[in-house]
Amino acid sequence: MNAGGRRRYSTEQLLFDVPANAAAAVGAGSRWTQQRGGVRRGDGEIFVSVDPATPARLRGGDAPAAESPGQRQQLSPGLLDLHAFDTELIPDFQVQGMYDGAQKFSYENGGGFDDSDVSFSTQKQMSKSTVFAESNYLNAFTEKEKAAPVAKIKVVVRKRPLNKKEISKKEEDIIDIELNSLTVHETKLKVDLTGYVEKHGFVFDAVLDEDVSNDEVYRETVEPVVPAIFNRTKATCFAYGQTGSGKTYTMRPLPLKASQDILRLMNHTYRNQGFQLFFSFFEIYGGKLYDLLNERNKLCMREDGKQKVCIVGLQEYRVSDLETIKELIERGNATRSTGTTGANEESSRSHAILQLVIKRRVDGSDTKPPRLAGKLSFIDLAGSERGADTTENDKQTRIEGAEINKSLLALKECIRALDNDQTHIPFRGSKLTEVLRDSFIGDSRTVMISCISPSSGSCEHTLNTLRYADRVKSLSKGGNSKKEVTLTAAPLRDSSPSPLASVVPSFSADEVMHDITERNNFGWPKQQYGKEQQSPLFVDRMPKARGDTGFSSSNGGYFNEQRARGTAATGVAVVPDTMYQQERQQPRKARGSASENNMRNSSAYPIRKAVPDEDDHLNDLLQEEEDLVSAHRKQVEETLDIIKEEMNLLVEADHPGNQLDDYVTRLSSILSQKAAGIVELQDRLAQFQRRLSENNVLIYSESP
Ligand SMILES: Nc1ncnc2c1ncn2[C@@H]1O[C@H](COP(=O)(O)OP(=O)(O)OP(=O)(O)O)[C@@H](O)[C@H]1O
Repeated sequence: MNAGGRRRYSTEQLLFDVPANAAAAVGAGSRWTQQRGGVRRGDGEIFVSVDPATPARLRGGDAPAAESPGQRQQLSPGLLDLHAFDTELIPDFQVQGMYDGAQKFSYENGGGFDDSDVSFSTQKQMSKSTVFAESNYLNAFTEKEKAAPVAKIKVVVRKRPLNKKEISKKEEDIIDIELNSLTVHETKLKVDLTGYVEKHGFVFDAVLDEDVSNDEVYRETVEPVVPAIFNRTKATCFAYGQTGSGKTYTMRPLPLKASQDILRLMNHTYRNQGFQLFFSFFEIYGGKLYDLLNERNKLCMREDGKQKVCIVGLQEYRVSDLETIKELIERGNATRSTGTTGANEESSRSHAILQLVIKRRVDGSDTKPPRLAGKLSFIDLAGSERGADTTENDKQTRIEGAEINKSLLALKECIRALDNDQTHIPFRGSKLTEVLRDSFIGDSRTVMISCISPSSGSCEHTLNTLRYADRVKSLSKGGNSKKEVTLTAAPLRDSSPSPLASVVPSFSADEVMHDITERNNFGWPKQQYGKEQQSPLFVDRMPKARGDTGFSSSNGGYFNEQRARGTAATGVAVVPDTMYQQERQQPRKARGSASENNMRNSSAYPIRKAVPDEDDHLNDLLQEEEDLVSAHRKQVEETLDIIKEEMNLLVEADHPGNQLDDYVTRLSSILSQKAAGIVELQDRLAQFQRRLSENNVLIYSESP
């Protein structure tokens, strides 16, 4: 042991060669054995044990003490100033360490580094460091580090398998996946009560089928951003979807896998460079914060004069080994699922936030607090449909629903603002976005995993989730070029299960643009309404009632049969509709630079004049716009019901012996209902138009 109580290790021993599933390996006949809460390796101790249940607590503002076996992970100050530590990023990266080559290279590069520097210096280190055993795994990891820059926003969809309950209810798998596109087959009823299938196509950065493992999910989502968090990046990975869609199943393994990679980098590529890893885990429930690692103690969020966010009382653990991290994750998860009012109900109404924070001792000394180098946040969001609980009788449920709704909307807006390089990020929209504020400032990366259920019973929620994901992605400046699916009218017989792009004949960009300008009703600058192909891609005739279709009891009966045949059940083409994909590409900046004239020519292109506090207004307007669209959708659905009733009435009127009185009364009632629905929607529309004009959001229409 040295004076500071630390054991000296050889380079060989410090190599972090935990196998892929280290957690499982611990205590399972691997080279790792657990000793009184610590982890030993057969050839020398690396990780020193501390019971995470009784962590050493640091006083406010104290620098972390020199590491000792009893202090390998510690609590940060009770008052955790996310910004004092976190938002002030290390200005320059000075490589300190034993490798002359790497050190020299860094200084020659001005002491700063970016992603490319990292990969280059890593190469140098590897080549100079003959002491390293260059396992294939490490080589592979170094290669990953050199990977191309990661997109600012990545949207991935994950479909879970049908569960037992869905199978027993004979629900069907209505999701087809082809590469990075997916199609939702929605069963609908026409006015004459005949059934048909409307197909909604979406394209994302990646679409993961039900047989994709959690390891693959990690590789596709979080793994690419891990190296960046050593370089001032704050990355956020969140899962979105309805309750039971697999958010928790997807999110739970990710932090441990990321920790493994982070520790590997700290102990290998960046060893001896003063990096430290910190861990915290809390949840937001009903707009309030609770520490999941401290008996669900209530936390308080404060802003200082410089608008820096502090979470008062949050415990942050310094961690240096996987086993401890695993225990902390398990502890937090257990606390989360045993909340006050019953496990699942509550956890699906809360957002859980697990943060891995990389800090670095500024000058290698322990006397100053370490400063933030980067951060990786994992957010298991509340069930998305919980936001709709605003009509519940229970007041508490309504309040929670409204808060969830607000936070999901605000999150979407913050991500979009981020990707459009807006200077004002509307993070004040909710507790969630306020807490994540520092993740929205500076160099950030966002990975969104949209979890969906495949079952026909969840179709509406699934479409909502996909629309949310689509808007996060497609309205952003970042990559959506590959989402340009073009227009066509496709007869039913062509509706084979081919990938979206290959099914759809291409139109020229001009034609696409023309269609967009024709159809884009909303297009004010906050977004371009790149939607999924909302109009039916192909509309297949279905037998009248579901029971008549001869659905097989196995999964996917009707749809699978239909897909396999590539034709509709009856083989009759009906209602081929024009398919369209609205313009998704043009970044806001480009619009801003276009002349007003051009915008006018682009029909529904909007111009929003600069207004003060535009983010606040924007948030309100977005909410109102969403409300208007929902009200419209609802009105259409109600109208359909009314029309069905009208048709029945007509059928009855044709019957001999029909009572005229009854007919007149019912017709009068039906017409009143129709009129009331229209008037209500008109009022809503007029109100929204007033709000747009109050906020100087002008929408130009193409002159006829
Ligand atoms: N990809 C998958 N493969 C196998 N099982 C899955 C998958 N995704 C989810 N499940 C299972 O489905 C069930 C619901 O998943 P999960 O609890 O993750 O949903 P959730 O979206 O987090 O719900 P909530 O919002 O209520 O917390 C769980 O039993 C889970 O094990």
